[in-house]
Amino acid sequence: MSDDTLNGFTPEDSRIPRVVVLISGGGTNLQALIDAQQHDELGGEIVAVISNVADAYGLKRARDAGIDAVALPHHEYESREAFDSALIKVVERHEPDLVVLAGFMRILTPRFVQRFLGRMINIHPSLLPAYQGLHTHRRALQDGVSDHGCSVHFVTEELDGGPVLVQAAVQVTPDDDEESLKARVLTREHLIFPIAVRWFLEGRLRLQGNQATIDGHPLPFGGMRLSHEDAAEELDEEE
Ligand SMILES: Nc1nc2c(c(=O)[nH]1)N[C@@H](CN(C=O)c1ccc(C(=O)N[C@@H](CCC(=O)O)C(=O)O)cc1)CN2
Ligand SMILES: NCC(=O)N[C@@H]1O[C@H](COP(=O)([O-])[O-])[C@@H](O)[C@H]1O
Repeated sequence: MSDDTLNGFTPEDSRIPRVVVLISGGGTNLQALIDAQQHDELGGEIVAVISNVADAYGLKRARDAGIDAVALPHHEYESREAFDSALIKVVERHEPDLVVLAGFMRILTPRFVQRFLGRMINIHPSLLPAYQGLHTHRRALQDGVSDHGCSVHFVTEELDGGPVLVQAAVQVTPDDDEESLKARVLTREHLIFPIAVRWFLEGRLRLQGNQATIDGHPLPFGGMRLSHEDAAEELDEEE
């Protein structure tokens, strides 16, 4: 596989790009991707959904959409490395052009990351580089920030440290609590994630070292900031 391919994806007219989605929970981001696919707005086909949590509702969403749904409980493996080795096998069996982490709540080992480097993206519920890790909404509220949001980024070995591709921001209001802020950010996640997936599958996004590019140009730090209107227009363009 050429370095160029490793760092991104070059579409071929003759085949539909293949996407494998990793989840751990409810799967509303997965559902947004499924809905985009069903409206021909994703630019590829979700060929498998894999969860490290056996009873994740997202697996039902996949089955209901006729997508191969695989449970791979991480607690059944003696180590993180053993789980990731099994996960690599299941992912590679589906021959993905892109691996999408959609609420996947396991830190991936360097071996897994290197296997899919440049063709693996994640949705994170903060305006990276702020609030890497967990409990992002609670931490943002505790800090009293006025801006919060979500980011799509290339996955690298550094947890939530990969180059950002797309972001959407929300204003934090005085009467926000963790649930209201989470719900408002989630609506923006559902808009920007399908757009980032489609841009990747169109061959527009690439990872060059620790820099992301769009159409060959370096993405600004923080990626492309999409407003609600920008995202709606981007999706409308597909219809
Ligand atoms: N090597 C990488 N692995 C992962 C990345 C990444 O960028 N590099 N992104 C995360 C997604 N993520 C936040 O967006 C995230 C997921 C999980 C955790 C975490 O601390 N997980 C714990 C278990 C937590 C739990 O089960 O509730 C763990 O794995 O021990 C932090 C951030 C996906 N992986
Ligand atoms: N660090 C990873 C992380 O926190 N991801 C977050 O988990 C939620 C999954 O929701 P979903 O299962 O409904 O898509 C989403 O908010 C996603 O950003």
